[in-house]
Amino acid sequence: MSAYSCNNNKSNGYDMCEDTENEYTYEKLMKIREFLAERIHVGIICGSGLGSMGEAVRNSVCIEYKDIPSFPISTVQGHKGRLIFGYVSDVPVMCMQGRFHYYEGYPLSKCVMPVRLMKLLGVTHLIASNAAGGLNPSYKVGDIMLQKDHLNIMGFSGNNPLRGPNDGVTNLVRQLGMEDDVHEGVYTCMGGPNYETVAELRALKVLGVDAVGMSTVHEVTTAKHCGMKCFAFSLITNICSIDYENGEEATCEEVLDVGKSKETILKVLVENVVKFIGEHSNNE
Ligand SMILES: O=P(O)(O)O[C@H]1O[C@H](CO)[C@@H](O)[C@H]1O
Ligand code: HPA
Repeated sequence: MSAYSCNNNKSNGYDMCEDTENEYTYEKLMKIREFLAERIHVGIICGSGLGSMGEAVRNSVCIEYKDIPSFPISTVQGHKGRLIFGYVSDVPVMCMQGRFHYYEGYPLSKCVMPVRLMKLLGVTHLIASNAAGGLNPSYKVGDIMLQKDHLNIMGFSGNNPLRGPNDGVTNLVRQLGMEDDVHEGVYTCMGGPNYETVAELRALKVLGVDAVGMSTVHEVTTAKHCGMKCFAFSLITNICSIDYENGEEATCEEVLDVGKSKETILKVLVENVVKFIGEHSNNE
């Protein structure tokens, strides 16, 4: 029995009387980590120019990537480079305002490190977004494509693509009256940083790609590997032309402008998807 007085308050499971050593063992720390990890539920990754989705986070605490030990920094336009912790629709979230791209010089293992971190911090559901060029002729600039699948071109040597539609979210889109501007399609990630040539776009079309970007595939692959549920979508910021005579290459400015013009609807979408996850996940 310890010599110090005991208030017998075990309401948080901590029993001062039994804790005679005042030592924080690895096991004890892991228990604390597990407890805290249960408090963060949804991870959100904002794509290029889509950082305003972070404004959907309430009671937020922001941490700059540059202030986090060993964290990479965002080097491209339209990525603020900070983590936001807080609540969306009363669901605890962590949101990346800025992701890491392979073309920035980071290996894929570094690009996906934050997804692993999310897993360690308790995230069970990932919402990954990106700006992408539309290849499907029925897509317009400003449309949203829900990623029903992806083509892991960079991983042709072995990674499995994500499969399967998410009926629940498809219904949600209908409830929000967004179905005219929302599609389900196949996304692929090119290495970048340059946009695709006409010949490459023609090849991607033959392969069944509906929208092309430079991210997300490896994040979703990692999240699935960690056992998270994923919802990924693309904002179509430009139409990819496969016509040598009339086509124009996308510019970074138009990509960011379209993201800005869709700020409100993207915030509504992310709020409702997080709410949906909160209501349907039984606190997994
Ligand atoms: O995928 P996110 O981060 O949205 O960025 C997309 O937009 C940039 C091109 O303008 C590329 O980095 C492409 O991947
Ligand atoms: O057309 C595109 N290609 C690749 N990445 C992109 N990100 C936005 N638009 C595009």
